[in-house]
Amino acid sequence: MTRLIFLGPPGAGKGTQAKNLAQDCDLPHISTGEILRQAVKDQTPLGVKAQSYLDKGDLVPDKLIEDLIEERLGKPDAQSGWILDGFPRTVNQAVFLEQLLQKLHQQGGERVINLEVPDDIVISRLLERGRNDDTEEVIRHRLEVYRSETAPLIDFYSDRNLLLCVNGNQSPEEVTADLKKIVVS
Ligand SMILES: Nc1ncnc2c1ncn2[C@@H]1O[C@H](COP(=O)(O)OP(=O)(O)OP(=O)(O)O)[C@@H](O)[C@H]1O
Ligand SMILES: Nc1ncnc2c1ncn2[C@@H]1O[C@H](COP(=O)(O)O)[C@@H](O)[C@H]1O
Repeated sequence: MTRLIFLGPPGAGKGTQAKNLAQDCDLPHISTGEILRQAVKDQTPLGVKAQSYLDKGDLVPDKLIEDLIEERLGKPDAQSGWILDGFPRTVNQAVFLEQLLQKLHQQGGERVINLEVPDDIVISRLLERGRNDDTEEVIRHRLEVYRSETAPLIDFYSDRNLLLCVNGNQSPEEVTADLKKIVVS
């Protein structure tokens, strides 16, 4: 059973790698950022609530994202594994996920991949990507939020012996090759 969680700063390549791996392994790629961006585009009640957070590069409130994840991991296609990209993003969310996986009888076997990329590289990648939230000001704020809210998850998962670090500062193909070695091991 493959259950992977991608960690790493904005622009580390989580989405790029998670999408490829999900296709190759025939698993759902669950990106909370993509779900939220679609909700904003469709102006659903979730999207209306989330929009100002995404625009500023702030995290949406835990409860909003936890409800979304609970619904998504309960769907039939998530019962034989999944790849999470962008969740969890806070220690509270990680604790919620542990409890949710027990409730859904999906606990055990998950692995957490920390994609390591230096700040100057992620900033230049994101400026080039050019998403709405990829302005220099918002990128710098997202990096601060990453450091204060999300980076503590490295210790959280390391303490649980679930963490695997991968050098994300290589070509996409080289990162994929390193990831595949982990997934088949
Ligand atoms: N190994 C790589 N080398 C160079 N560019 C890359 C690499 N991986 C991804 N990119 C590019 O960097 C940008 C950011 O990648 P991606 O969207 O996958 O990052 P992310 O970690 O999901 O970011 P975010 O958390 O902001 O959504 C994209 O334009 C992508 O094409
Ligand atoms: N897990 C999350 N918690 C809070 N906010 C989140 C979460 N995942 C995504 N968001 C919001 O969406 C944007 C974009 O996310 P990406 O993963 O970078 O695509 C992020 O800045 C948060 O506002």
